[in-house]
Amino acid sequence: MEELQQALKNCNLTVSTISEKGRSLFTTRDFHPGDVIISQEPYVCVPTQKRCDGCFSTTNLSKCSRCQVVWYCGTPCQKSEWKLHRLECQALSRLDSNKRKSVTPSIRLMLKLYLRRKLQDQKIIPSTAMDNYKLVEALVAHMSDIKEEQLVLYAQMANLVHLILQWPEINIKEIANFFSKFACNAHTVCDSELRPLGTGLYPVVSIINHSCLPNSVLVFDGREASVRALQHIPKGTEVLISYIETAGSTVTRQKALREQYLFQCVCPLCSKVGQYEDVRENAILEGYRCKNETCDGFLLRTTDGKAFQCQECGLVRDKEEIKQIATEIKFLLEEASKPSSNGNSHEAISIHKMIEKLQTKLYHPFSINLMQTRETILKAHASNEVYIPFIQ
Ligand SMILES: C[S@@+](CC[C@H](N)C(=O)[O-])C[C@H]1O[C@@H](n2cnc3c(N)ncnc32)[C@H](O)[C@@H]1O
Repeated sequence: MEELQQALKNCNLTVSTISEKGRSLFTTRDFHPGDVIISQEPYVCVPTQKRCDGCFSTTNLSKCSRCQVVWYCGTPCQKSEWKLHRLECQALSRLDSNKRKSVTPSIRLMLKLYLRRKLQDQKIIPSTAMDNYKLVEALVAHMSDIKEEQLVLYAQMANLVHLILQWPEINIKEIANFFSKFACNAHTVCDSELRPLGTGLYPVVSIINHSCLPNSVLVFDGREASVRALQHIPKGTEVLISYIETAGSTVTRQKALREQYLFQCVCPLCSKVGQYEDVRENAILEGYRCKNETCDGFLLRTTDGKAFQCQECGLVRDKEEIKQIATEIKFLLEEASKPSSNGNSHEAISIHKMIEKLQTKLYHPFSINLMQTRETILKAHASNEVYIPFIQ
């Protein structure tokens, strides 16, 4: 910890412990909008799809001829990963082809974690104050708060890791504990358009706590993670990023944080829960539209719970009518996710356009669901390089 504090001092940062949050990262000088607060290479990372293991690129890929699991875009990436992959390759090559198919990115992340620890112990890979296994050990795991079925899943995954590594000294419980650490500490590595590329463990960045009104943001340049200031952050302030999509309602955000990160958020935005402004915002983001198409009002459930009433013009929308449109949307969403339409982008676009039409009838014009459908259509058009007519 002392070594880390010294390294952080050079970055004008310090770690303190807050009773309700645990470790927290604080500034020791002012930061200005756009400033990089901290950057870190991953302790371990893996691509989530067929991508180069070194740079996450999707071009010129060839499979490692020995293990038949890992892809590289060329010799430079293969060489840079070799110290670690040599051991992983030996372990994966012992598996039969069926077992190799069950080597998911999470399993690989765990294998790499153990192998990197071994290589750092043997001083084959150097350790530094910001890049060592002790930092991984210090990450929160929340084992006692995890649901039984999740623990069973972790135990099954741990068994597979044990079987692949065949190291008698590591035990299933320890591996399961690390899976639990991954769940609340690993980050999704994204490109500049926020498309997910892989998963990485950044043990110093992972000291940063969450706020739904963050003062900083986590961005990636290749595999390197950087935390940048979103606003002026005075000296002595806690650095806060958002772990989740902040566009959701308070209820949705709190649910996501409880389920994945196992804490109750009490940030300034969450403390407004139940207040008029919060209720209004939630009804706009996730609620229904007024029956009168020219009215922008938001709807709330009537006291008998049988309908929804516009808070602007008073018009009432029947629950059954809403249910019927919602059922049609659900059916179309299932259709859109079927492999037949996945492969055929024209079919997928036309299904999503039908969904958009129904959602326009159902949801408030600023609804998140509607925005997401429009984004899906735009992305599908862009990847198809189809001319997009101007949408009025
Ligand atoms: C990525 S870690 C952050 C560092 C952590 N505080 C630690 O001690 O290592 C995520 C965990 O920190 C805690 N945490 C993060 N943000 C929080 C917040 N706003 N309020 C309470 N706990 C928080 C939760 O326990 C969460 O699972």
